[in-house]
Amino acid sequence: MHEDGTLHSIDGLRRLEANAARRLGDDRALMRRAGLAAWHAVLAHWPDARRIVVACGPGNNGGDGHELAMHALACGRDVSVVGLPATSPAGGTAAEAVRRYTEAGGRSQVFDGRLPHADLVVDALFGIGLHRAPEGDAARLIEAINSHGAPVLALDVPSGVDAGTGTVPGIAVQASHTLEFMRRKAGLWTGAALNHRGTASLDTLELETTDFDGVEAVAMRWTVDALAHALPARRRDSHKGQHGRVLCIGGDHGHGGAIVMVAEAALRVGAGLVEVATRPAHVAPLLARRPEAMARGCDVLGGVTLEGSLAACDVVAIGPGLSQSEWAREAVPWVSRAGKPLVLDADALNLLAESAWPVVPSDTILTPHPGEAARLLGVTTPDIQRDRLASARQLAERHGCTVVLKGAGTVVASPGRRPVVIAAGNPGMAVGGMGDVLTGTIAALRAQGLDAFEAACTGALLHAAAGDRAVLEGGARGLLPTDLSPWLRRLANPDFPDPR
Ligand SMILES: NC(=O)C1=CN([C@@H]2O[C@H](COP(=O)(O)OP(=O)(O)OC[C@H]3O[C@@H](n4cnc5c(N)ncnc54)[C@H](O)[C@@H]3O)[C@@H](O)[C@H]2O)[C@@H](O)CC1
Ligand SMILES: [K+]
Repeated sequence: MHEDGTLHSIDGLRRLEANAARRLGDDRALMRRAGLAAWHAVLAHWPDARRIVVACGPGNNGGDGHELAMHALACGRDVSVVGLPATSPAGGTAAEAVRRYTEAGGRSQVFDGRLPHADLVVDALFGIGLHRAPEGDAARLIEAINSHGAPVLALDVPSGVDAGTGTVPGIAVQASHTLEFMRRKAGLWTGAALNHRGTASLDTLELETTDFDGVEAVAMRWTVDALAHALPARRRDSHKGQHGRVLCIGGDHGHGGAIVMVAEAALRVGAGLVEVATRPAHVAPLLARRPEAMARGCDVLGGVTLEGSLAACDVVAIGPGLSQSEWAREAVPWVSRAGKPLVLDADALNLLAESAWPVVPSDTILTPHPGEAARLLGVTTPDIQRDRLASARQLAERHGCTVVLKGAGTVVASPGRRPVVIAAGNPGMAVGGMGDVLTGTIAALRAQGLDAFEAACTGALLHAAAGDRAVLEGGARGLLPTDLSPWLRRLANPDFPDPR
C-alpha cells in the first residue's frame, strides 16, 4: 500500500502493528523491514557517511536502530551503537535485533557523556513508546545528539516528541530528517514537533489493506498537491456575479490596514466582487491601493447601509481590525440576522468568546489563533497547544461549525468531518496581518461555491503554500502578508503554466 494521506494516533498505530504482525505470523518481520528501510534512507540522504553512531533506546525503536546498524556494518561502515546506562536489557523483538547485530560482529557501548565522532548520528532512542519527558541519562544523551554537529536521522519519531499530540514535554532530538514507519503520526505534523522533525519521509513497511481493520485515521494531511483538484474550473461564459460577492467588515480607528488585506486577498483568490464596510477615514487609502474593491464608510455598522450590503453579498468576512468597541458590537445583530455564510476572525472571535454573538450557524468558519482559541474554550494557550488536533475538534463541536486553528501545522476541524492538518507554511508567516490574508482567502473560496469545510481546508493550504513560495524570494524575516498576493493568485490557478 502507498501513502494515503492519513495521520494516525498512537493507539491506531499499535493496532496496526498488531494486525500486521498477526498476518505475517512473526513479530520480528516489521522491525527487520524498518531497519532495512532506515538503512535505505541513510543511503539516499547520506551515502558517504562512513562513521555512523546509532543511539539506541531500550524498546523497539532501539531494535530498529540495531537492525539498521547491522546493515551498515555489513556494508563496511564504521558503526558504533550507544545505549543508555542502567536500563534493563532489551526484551522481545528488540532483543532479537540486538542479538543479530552482536552476532554480526557489532560493537556497543554505554553512553558515558560523550558520543564518538561520526558523519551521521541515528536517533533510535524512543519512538511511539515515549511515556514521559526524558530525564537523567536519556536527557543527556539527547543533548549530546543535538550538540554533536553531524546530521541526525530520527527513526519513526524524534526522541522526546509526543507522536500523538505534537507536544515536547522536555528535551527532544533535533532531527535533520525523520523516517516514519507504517503510517504518518498525527503529532509530527502540528505544533512544537515541527521544531524537531526536520524533513520527513514515510516507509509503509509493506502494510496491506487488511491490516487496517479497526484502525481509523485521526486526521488527513494536506500537501500543496491537493490544490491541483481543490478549485472548480471556470466556465468560459462566466461573469463576476457567479464568482461570489464578499462583504468584509472591520478596520476600526487605528486598524484600517487589516480589512484592506482581507479585501485584497479575496480579490486575488478570485472573488467576483469585494465590498468593504469600514470607518470612513479608511475608504480613500483602501481605494488608492485597491481600486477594484468597493468601499463603504460607516460610522454606524448597521442600518440601511449595512443592510443593503448584507443582502447583496454571498459571504461575510468579519473581524480583522474590528475592535470590540460599540461600533463593532453594533454590527453583530445585523450580520447575524442576514443569514449569510460567515467567516469570523480576530475581534469577531473575541466577541464570540464573550457571548456577544448568538449561536453561529453550522456553515460558519472560525479562524482562531491559539490565543483566541484559548479564550473561546476558556483555557490557556499552552492548553490549546498541548493537543492542537483535540483542541480544534473540541472548538468545532462546541460551536457546531468549522474551525481553522492557526499556527504551525494549521488544523481544520468540523463536526462529522475528519480533521485536516495543513503540511505547509513557514515561520516567516508569524507576523501581524497574515491572519487577515487567510480570512480573505477563505471567504473568497466560500464565495466561489466551496462548502465551509472545503473552503477552510483549501484556503488554509493555499495561504500556507503561498507563504512557502513568497519566503523563497528573500527569507522568513521581513516577509509581509501582502507579499503573498501574487502567489495566492498563482496557486489558485493550478492549470496556469508555471513560469519557472
Ligand atoms: N512493534 C512493532 O511491530 C514495530 C515497532 N517499531 C518501532 O518500535 C517503536 C515502538 O516501540 P516500543 O513500544 O518498544 O516503544 P519505544 O521504543 O518508543 O520506547 C519504549 C521504551 O522506552 C522507555 N521509555 C519511554 N519513555 C522514556 C523516557 N522518557 N525515559 C526513559 N525511558 C523511556 C520505555 O520504558 C520502553 O522501554 C516504534 O516507534 C518503531 O520505531 C518498528 O520496528 C515497526 C514495528
Ligand atoms: K527515535
